[in-house]
Amino acid sequence: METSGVGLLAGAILGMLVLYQILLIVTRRRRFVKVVDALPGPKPHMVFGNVPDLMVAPNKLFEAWDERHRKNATLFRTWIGPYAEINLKEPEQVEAILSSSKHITKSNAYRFLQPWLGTGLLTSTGHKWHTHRKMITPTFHFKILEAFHDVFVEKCEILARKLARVADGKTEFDMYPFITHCTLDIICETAMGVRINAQDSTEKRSDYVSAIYEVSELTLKRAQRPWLFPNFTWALTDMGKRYKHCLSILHGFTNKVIRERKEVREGQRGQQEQHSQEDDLGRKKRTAFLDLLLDAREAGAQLSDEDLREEVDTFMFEGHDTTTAGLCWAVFLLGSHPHIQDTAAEELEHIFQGSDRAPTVRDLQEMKYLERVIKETLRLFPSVPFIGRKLFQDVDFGGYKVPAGCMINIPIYHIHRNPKQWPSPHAFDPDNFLPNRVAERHPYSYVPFSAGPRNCIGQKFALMEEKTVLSYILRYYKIQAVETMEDLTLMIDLILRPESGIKVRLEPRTPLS
Ligand code: HEM
Repeated sequence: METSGVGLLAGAILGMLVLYQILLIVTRRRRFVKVVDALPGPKPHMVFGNVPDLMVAPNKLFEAWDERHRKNATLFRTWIGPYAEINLKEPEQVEAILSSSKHITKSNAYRFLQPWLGTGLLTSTGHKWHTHRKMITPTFHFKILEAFHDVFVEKCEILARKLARVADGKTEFDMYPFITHCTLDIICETAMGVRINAQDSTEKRSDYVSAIYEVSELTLKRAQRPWLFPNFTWALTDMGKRYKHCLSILHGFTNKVIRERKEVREGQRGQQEQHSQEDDLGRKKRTAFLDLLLDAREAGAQLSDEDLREEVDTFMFEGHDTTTAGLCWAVFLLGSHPHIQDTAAEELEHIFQGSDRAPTVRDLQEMKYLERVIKETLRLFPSVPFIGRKLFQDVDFGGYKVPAGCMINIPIYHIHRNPKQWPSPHAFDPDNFLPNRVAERHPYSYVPFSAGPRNCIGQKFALMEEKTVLSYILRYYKIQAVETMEDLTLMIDLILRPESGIKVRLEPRTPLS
């Protein structure tokens, strides 16, 4: 009897503790909702929040998203089901988040990338991110990027020759596949040391390349459908099954490359230096990011095979679609602004003096106007149109009190068109990047590569690559855009791209030797 009395008492205490915890959670949640709802923002649906506003056909998503941002003049909140998202408006607000080493955790949306990228540099946080960032930063040192320049040149020579077949001044064609294949060749060789020859049209598009496209498409479809957020429901759908199949191709490919690379390195130990510098066909072997990571591991860095795969997959994801989009938008803008194109071509003529020699790293540094073209392109059409963070501490954005637990959305596209910072926000004007104009603006009014501790580690690589590709196109061809801005439909499927590619006509400028 006595024992059951103690049991009852213990049960009652436990029950009260549970009740207390529930009350605490409910009270905190109510307080959180109250604070968030006090912020300006569109009226949410009771269950789905503001998600239904963006549940539109993929080619209408950009328009709906853009309209939402244009309608709200100040910082505003939206609800993604139960999650509160705060959309920033001003560069000071962007600075408060990006410059801080406290707000380095990505928002929930990034977890949709995790099945593919695991917790590589883009998606990880805390200790893992800190140690990996420190370890990987030296692999983007300028000296190492210089070594990749040979790869850029080799792939661009192929691009220029491929374009010669359609460059008759009359034929209209889509530039997108030409550039995608070129940047894919570049990233596969620089990240993994693998030649996939995507530019060789006689080769069937590899399963790996097809899987990259499909995974990006499926990830976006999932992000638009809240009922597919849980892994359980996602796995049951045809899309989820297709996604799983693509992942097995992607991971299988990267794992195979890592395995083979390790075997080659093992085999080379003890062999003559001469041999280790050549590939199977006797060509000069180039060091890839993967080799640098393997070197770091041999020097004692803590990197498991899975860590290697995650980082290589992250480079593949971040390092090719982004540059492709940036390049295609630059082609479109140059093809729509003949005066600007002429100025860029004159600069190249001045550097190369009619010669058809390959550009050196030094030449790239001299392409100051082309650099401004690239920067202005990334302002109008940032390849990554928005980024997100999760708050673990309250933040006061100049009077807007945002509690911990909120997601922060930084709409780079809209920050770059803020009329307070950019007098003609929608006009294409490379002179926006003349030093005196840059000095007049808030430093966080232009953040195509993000900024602060979690900025893009590949930005110098991207700039070098874009300059090389564009200089090849402009040296040999005159670009005419076939469509105007009004004809294009923008898509935000992870990156910002035109729905039906970039249609152009090319006219030969200088014959290829
Ligand atoms: C025009 C080209 C590119 C643009 C516009 C771009 C943009 C960005 C942005 C906005 C971020 C921040 C993402 C976030 O906070 O969620 C980022 C991060 C990153 N980017 Fe890029 N990127 C480009 C090219 C590249 C290239 C070529 C590489 C690698 C070869 C690369 C590798 C990365 C990595 C690894 C991160 C994560 C860094 C970290 O969190 O520590 N990116 N990029």
